Amino acid sequence: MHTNVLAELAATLEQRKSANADSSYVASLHSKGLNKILEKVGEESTETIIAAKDAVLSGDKSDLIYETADLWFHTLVMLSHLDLGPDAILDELARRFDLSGLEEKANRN
Ligand SMILES: N=c1c2ncn([C@@H]3O[C@H](COP(=O)(O)OP(=O)(O)OP(=O)(O)O)[C@@H](O)[C@H]3O)c2ncn1[C@@H]1O[C@H](COP(=O)(O)O)[C@@H](O)[C@H]1O
Repeated sequence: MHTNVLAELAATLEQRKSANADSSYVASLHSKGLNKILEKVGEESTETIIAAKDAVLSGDKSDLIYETADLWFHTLVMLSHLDLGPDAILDELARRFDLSGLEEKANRN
């Protein structure tokens, strides 16, 4: 598993919060604000769904991998914009390890 990739990317994203928007895509997203970042998350979610459907039809999963990477990346930018990192999400997933999905759902407020 490449868990260090997430940590390295999170460190880069943190650094880009104070970078120049003209030389950094991430800095340009931060400068445009949360609504633009959420727009990208929505766009990449849709593209991921379409790529998953296409993968079933074509048997080729390469676009699905590419679009999912775009989606994960933009959700990490969203989290970073709100001063959260991947650790918070990984901690939550780890907390759920011993819970079945149905049990976890029943425990939600
Ligand atoms: N992993 C990524 C990554 N994945 C996708 N993208 C960018 O996300 C965008 C994908 O959205 P689109 O295809 O819709 O692109 P677009 O048409 O340019 O976007 P819009 O103008 O429509 O908003 C592209 O510009 C991709 O280059 C990424 N940009 C950066 N990273 C990582 O973030 C680091 C910092 O990037 P910079 O801030 O650019 O230095 C990089 O070193 C990478 O590790």
